[in-house]
Amino acid sequence: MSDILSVSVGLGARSYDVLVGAGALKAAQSRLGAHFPRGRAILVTDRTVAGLHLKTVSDWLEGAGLRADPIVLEPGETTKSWAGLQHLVDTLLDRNIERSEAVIALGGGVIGDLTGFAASIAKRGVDFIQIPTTLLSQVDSSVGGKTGINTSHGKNFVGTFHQPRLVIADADLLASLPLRERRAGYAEIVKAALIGDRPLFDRLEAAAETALDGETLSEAVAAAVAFKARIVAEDEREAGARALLNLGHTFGHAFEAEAPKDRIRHGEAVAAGLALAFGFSVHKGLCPAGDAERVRAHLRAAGLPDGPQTLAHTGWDAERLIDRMRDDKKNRDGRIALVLARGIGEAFIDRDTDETDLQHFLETQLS
Ligand SMILES: NC(=O)c1ccc[n+]([C@@H]2O[C@H](COP(=O)([O-])OP(=O)(O)OC[C@H]3O[C@@H](n4cnc5c(N)ncnc54)[C@H](O)[C@@H]3O)[C@@H](O)[C@H]2O)c1
Ligand SMILES: O=C(O)C(=O)C[C@@H](O)[C@H](O)[C@H](O)COP(=O)(O)O
Ligand SMILES: [Zn+2]
Repeated sequence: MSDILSVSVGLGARSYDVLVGAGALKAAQSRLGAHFPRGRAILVTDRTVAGLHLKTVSDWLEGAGLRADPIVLEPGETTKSWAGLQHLVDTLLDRNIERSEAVIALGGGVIGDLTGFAASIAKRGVDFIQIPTTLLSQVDSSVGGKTGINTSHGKNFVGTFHQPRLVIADADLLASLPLRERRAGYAEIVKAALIGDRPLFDRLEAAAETALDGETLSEAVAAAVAFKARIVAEDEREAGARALLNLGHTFGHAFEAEAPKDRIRHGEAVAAGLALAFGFSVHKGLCPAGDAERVRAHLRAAGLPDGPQTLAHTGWDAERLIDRMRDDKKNRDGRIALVLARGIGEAFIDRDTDETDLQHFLETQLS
């Protein structure tokens, strides 16, 4: 029990805890009752996670006097879509969900984003609880209340801000996670360090590939969750500081939108985007070249892409990528906004993007 860290996301009456660490599920058991007055817990998950963890979670609910009522969806980004949303909302209504009861999202970022969105609109809004099962969802997507789906226009183009009531990030659930997914989640930890925690980056760099598990990973997960919780509490709806959490994402989302569905993982696209954000910062004379080289070297050491050429898809077109970036949610007055860095741990929002310069830079990185 003592290994569980409780991080509070301070949002006044909507504040909630993120319980992090091995055994978090057990620690949270006594907190469930109030969220499920009808004695049943509607639980949304995907087929892969259901096969691995549904029994454990159902038994855990039973231990709290609750009956699991699962909705099992197909894994993958295709589920995070208009069709996936409609199916989920209709299913919640078929199960006669009441405003008094919460919905559980058991899975990675796809299940969390979709379930949070469905919860925010079904019967004009019901509560939800996140039980993230990927490293990425434990350190990033389950915290902060960004929900949404992808459309043909791009990643997360439709969604809401709807905070969970509780996040239970149990490290034991990660034991079944494939290495590729573990690495993809690690990219968001590196991102947090690069935005504003240089000492964390130093520690990750010193641990090299062992940063992906054991004590170093547990500490990094705790640091990344606390970092995100602080930014969300300061700027829930991304009027300012929260946009920093998009470091690497303007490029990353463009890669995801351009690649065949599910060819590259979100975290891999972000990793390539981090390398580009630092590369472009150097190109603009804002950041020491040595810092950008350290970033790329660490991404390689972690088995992550260190630029577009090492993503699991090729044939990128700079003009199409720029077109995607023109649609980015951070843009204002028709200008591309990028999160750049003055160095490791010193990210900032740059609204001064010269598109021709950006296109030339991208062309050098894609060839
Ligand atoms: N809302 C946010 O703040 C936020 C932040 C970051 C990312 N995201 C979104 O999250 C999504 C990516 O999330 P993700 O990387 O978790 O992907 P994901 O949800 O697709 O999960 C990745 C794969 O791992 C499988 N899986 C999940 N848990 C497992 C486990 N414990 N053991 C074995 N397999 C398991 C899933 O079935 C899936 O096939 C993207 O859509 C991204 O846009 C949202
Ligand atoms: O929570 C945030 O804010 C983030 O930007 C976290 C990102 O890692 C995440 O991928 C998020 O979904 C991106 O949001 P978007 O608004 O750029 O779609
Ligand atoms: Zn992300």
